[in-house]
Amino acid sequence: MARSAAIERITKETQIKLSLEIDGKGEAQICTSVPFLDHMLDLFARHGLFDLKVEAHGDIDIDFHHTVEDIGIVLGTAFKEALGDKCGIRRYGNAVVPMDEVLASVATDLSGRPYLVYNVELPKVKIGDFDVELVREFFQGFVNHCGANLHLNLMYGDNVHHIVEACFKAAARALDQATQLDSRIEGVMSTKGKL
Ligand SMILES: O=P(O)(O)OC[C@@H](O)[C@@H](O)c1cnc[nH]1
Repeated sequence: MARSAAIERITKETQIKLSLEIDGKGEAQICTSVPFLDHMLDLFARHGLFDLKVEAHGDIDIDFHHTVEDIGIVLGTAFKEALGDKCGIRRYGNAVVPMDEVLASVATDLSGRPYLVYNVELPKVKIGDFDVELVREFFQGFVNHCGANLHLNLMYGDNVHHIVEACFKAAARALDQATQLDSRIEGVMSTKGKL
C-alpha cells in the first residue's frame, strides 16, 4: 500500500499543492517562491528518501512568513495522511548531523501529540532574503499538523546557513527512521500496553 498523500491548501494568504511519498527515492520538485526554502526542502527530500513535490504561491509581497509557515502545515498534514493508522511504524527516530563546523540533533516521536522543542539559537538575520526566524515557524506548523514530538537541538556551530541546513537534514533522517515499517511490530507502538 503506497504511503503517500496529495494535499492542496488554499487560503487568501497562500495557495499550496504538495505531494509526498514516504517510501520514495529522495526525488524532489520544489517551487515554493522562497528560494532558500526550496533548497532546504530539496535536501529534506534527499536525506529523508522521501519523494516530495511542492508548488506554492503566497503573499510574499508582505514577507515570507505565511508561505513558509503554511508549507510546514501542509507538509505535516501530508505526513499524517500518508502514515494513516501508523500500524507497524518504528514511531521514534533521531539523527545527529554534522555540517562542516555545525552539529545538529533531532529526535522525533510520531505519537500523535504535537510538541516542538526548538533549541536552535539564531541571530535575527536573513539567509539571502529568508528570515531565519521562520525556521521555527516552519517546524511549529509541521508538528501541529503531523501530530509529532520534534526536538531540534543545535549542539554547536556558527554559520547560519550550515545550522539551518543541518537541522533540515537531521529532521529528514529522524523522520525517515520513525516512519520505517518494521515487521517485528504489530500495531502502533503505543505507550499503553505493549511498551
Ligand atoms: O548534502 P551536501 O552537503 O552534500 O550538499 C549540499 C551542500 O553542499 C550545500 O547545500 C551547502 C554547502 N554549504 C552550504 N550549503
